[in-house]
Amino acid sequence: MMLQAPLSHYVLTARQSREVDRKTIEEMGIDGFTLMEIAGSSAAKAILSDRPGSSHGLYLCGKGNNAGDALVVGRYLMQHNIAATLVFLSGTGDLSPDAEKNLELLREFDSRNQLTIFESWGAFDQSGSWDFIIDGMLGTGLDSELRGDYLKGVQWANKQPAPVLSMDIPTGLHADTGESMGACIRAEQTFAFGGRKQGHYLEEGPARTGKITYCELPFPNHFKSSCNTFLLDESWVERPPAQPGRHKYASGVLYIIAGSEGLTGAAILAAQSAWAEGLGAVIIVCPRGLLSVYEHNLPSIIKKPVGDTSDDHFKPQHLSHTLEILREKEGVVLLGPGLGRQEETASFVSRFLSRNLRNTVIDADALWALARSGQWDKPDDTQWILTPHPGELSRFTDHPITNDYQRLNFVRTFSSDHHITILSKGMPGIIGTSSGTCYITNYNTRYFARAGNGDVLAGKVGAYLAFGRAPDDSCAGGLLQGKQKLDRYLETAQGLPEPRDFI
Ligand SMILES: NC(=O)C1=CN([C@@H]2O[C@H](COP(=O)(O)OP(=O)(O)OC[C@H]3O[C@@H](n4cnc5c(N)ncnc54)[C@H](O)[C@@H]3O)[C@@H](O)[C@H]2O)[C@H](O)CC1
Ligand SMILES: [K+]
Repeated sequence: MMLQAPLSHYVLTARQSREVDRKTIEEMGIDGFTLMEIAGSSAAKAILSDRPGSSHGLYLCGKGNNAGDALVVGRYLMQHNIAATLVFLSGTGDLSPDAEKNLELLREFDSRNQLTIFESWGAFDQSGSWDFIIDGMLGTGLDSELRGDYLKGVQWANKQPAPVLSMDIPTGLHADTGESMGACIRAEQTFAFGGRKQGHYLEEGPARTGKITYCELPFPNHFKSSCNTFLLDESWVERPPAQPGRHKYASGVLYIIAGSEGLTGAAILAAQSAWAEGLGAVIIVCPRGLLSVYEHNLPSIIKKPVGDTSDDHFKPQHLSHTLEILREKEGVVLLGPGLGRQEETASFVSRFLSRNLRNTVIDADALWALARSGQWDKPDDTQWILTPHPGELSRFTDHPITNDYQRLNFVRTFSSDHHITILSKGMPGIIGTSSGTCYITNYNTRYFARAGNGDVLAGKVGAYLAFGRAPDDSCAGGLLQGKQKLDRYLETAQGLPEPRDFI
């Protein structure tokens, strides 16, 4: 089964977000004021339940609809006796129509003098104490670097002891790229209205956004069909089986073509990792000179040596025997861990990939060889999963990939152009699929770029593919299994996890 994200995990660009908003207003007749009411009221409800005992909130407002959301929150919370101090960074003379209407309502609702309004940053005396600061300065409408009073407001808010709660997106964070535009709010919590935003997960986003609370808006699902990025987490992706040997597909077979002299550890880790998932068989294909190493370290794993006892790395002469071995049983292939970068091995990899018809996970040194050859076109009906760390990914293209936004766009285009699946390690981890859909993680998958950890991840992805899971699902399973292990590790230990912690 291919991955199918729930609505709560859609990740939108600013443009997609505005487009859904516009279509809902124009084609469904649900006006912007109503959308704002739903957005603000759901954030208010969450604040009431998360922060009992609050008595005073500070609301930093711009002039657009993001300020309107903040004003709705203020109205609901005032009903619960939480006083509101409002500061308008661009005054109140030029508010968006819906924000203006909400300011009027807030005034009408204030029967107990709980409302204080400052018409400019300069007028705000900055004295007082607040249980929280609502950031309604800028949302998806941000179109330039922060300057003047917005810059001052953001810098001031970040120094306050009270937690900052952002409407939709922390002010100053670019909704698409996750870059800080001159300065950026560091929120404790962000309420994502109608959809998560790409910028929440890229570059500065994760550090600035804090906890994300998704607030549903009444958008028809088909208006979100242009969304092609989804958040990957354990709430909706099926967990990989916890107990080895108990899986319903316990008959899966994984061929591992890996290892060379000095790098057999990579092949061993990948094989142990895959075996721990409960596969029917893991078959390691190896140069005959290394056989004794695997006999010694991998008793449960079948070994199929190729070549002569003097061979300690793969060579083109090993190709036909390797392909013959792969014909023995149905199964999938993991190619790459510890292969080394000898000229002969690179040549073996290129020739193997042009003839091999098995679904294949291509990792590590095999990626290096593949990028060098530039032979990205795979045989028809064969599925490839590529698992590059940032350095390996940068070899796929002549154009530099210098930030997460470029990486996301590159992974999306490259995987759809070549009909392959890419698991790009980093923060965030990104899965690109042949349809152009991408899945992003909310945890740091750079751990898997470390020697050893990458081999373990490749083993897991290979195992899930061998179980019959779809390529995107196999990558998701590998990343989430790694996350569970990492979380458990970080709870108890210090320093960096070792490969065995992920097996
Ligand atoms: N997603 C939805 O469907 C809904 C979104 N809502 C909220 O509305 C904002 C987007 O509102 P919009 O009015 O388009 O933009 P902003 O409020 O972010 O601000 C636009 C305003 O700010 C000016 N501006 C832009 N950049 C700067 C800058 N660097 N410095 C100062 N001023 C700047 C710009 O010129 C405009 O005047 C969305 O995020 C949600 O929070 C709805 O409430 C519900 C539906
Ligand atoms: K904001």
